[in-house]
Amino acid sequence: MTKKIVFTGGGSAGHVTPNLALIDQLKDWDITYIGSKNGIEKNLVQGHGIAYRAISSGKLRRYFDMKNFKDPFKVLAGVMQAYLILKKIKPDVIFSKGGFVSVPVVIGGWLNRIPVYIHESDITPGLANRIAIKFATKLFVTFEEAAAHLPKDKVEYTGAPIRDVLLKGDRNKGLQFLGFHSDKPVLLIMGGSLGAKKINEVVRESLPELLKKYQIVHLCGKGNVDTKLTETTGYNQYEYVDKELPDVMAASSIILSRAGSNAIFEFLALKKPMILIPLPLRASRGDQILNADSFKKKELCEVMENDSLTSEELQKTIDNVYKNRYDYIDRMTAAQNATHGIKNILSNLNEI
Ligand SMILES: CC(=O)N[C@H]1[C@@H](OP(=O)(O)OP(=O)(O)OC[C@H]2O[C@@H](n3ccc(=O)[nH]c3=O)[C@H](O)[C@@H]2O)O[C@H](CO)[C@@H](O)[C@@H]1O
Repeated sequence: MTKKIVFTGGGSAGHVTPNLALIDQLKDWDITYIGSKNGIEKNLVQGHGIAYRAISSGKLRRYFDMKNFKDPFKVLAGVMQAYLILKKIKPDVIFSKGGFVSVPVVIGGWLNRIPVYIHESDITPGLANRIAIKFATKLFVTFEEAAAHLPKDKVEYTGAPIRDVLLKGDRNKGLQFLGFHSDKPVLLIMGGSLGAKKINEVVRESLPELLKKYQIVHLCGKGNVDTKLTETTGYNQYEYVDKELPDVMAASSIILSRAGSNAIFEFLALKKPMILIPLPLRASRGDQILNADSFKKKELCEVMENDSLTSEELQKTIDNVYKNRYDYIDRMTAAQNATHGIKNILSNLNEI
């Protein structure tokens, strides 16, 4: 009989792309995705040939906001909707990648006595996954260090689930898409799936110098394209690149990025020398700082601090990493085990 699985996760791309990595491998399964009505997951799931069911979802905030009074009701409504959807589908397993929308699905699954598998990409779990852990059967983690923060009887270290399509990019197609040539290195700047204001500012301030040595593709996040710079030769800005990302990554020689877990493991899998600027503590729970530290300890990246970032330091660091790129590539080649999440998670799913 065809096995059934329900995926959930959303809010930012990092809570969706690992699901897509698995979905593309589960050819014989009956797959449904439960996400929010308007979240990024809805767009990203399209084109993967699976059913999408939307539920009501509320944000779980740790700070005061008037919406805090309304959102618990939205979450409760979401639990009810998810419960009924799951009761009808009767999946063999639920796979949750976290983000606010996943909480009602995980609870709805638990109420239906359906096994719930969770994947955590960061070293410490986010708020949604911290709630979900209590209802979960198994917890998979990207970072080996993450296991220490999670219940021993549930946790399994799998490594990062990387989308197969990302590993199959074509450098020439990437250069063609970008309108770049092959005799100057391409610097890819990725500010996390939602962009990064400070990085965008300092990069733009540094453009005249950087463009002497690099062609630059800047994934700057929604609403962050600087229209004054659209005519600049050798500098391409995009809010978000989806289908072309594998080719764009293949065309890139060096990457400057936030330290979102999925992104940095993708760079590792593709052996791209990287400079990471983690999201600072005041704007997050500090997960990216831990992610970047872990890579830095293994000499897989260079790390710069967001708040003290200057144009001069940025240029110096980029040049230095580019100069030493083959050393980084050697170390990344030796660390590929950490990118084998798909294989390890699939072997768990196949046991069901
Ligand atoms: C602000 C915030 O809370 N960020 C968190 C969020 O990051 P965020 O959602 O940015 O997630 P990641 O950096 O982990 O992953 C981003 C994903 O989007 C893809 N991508 C990105 C840009 C683009 O133009 N096209 C594209 O396809 C990347 O290839 C990657 O697969 O989830 C991560 C994983 O839990 C955390 O580590 C981050 O701290």
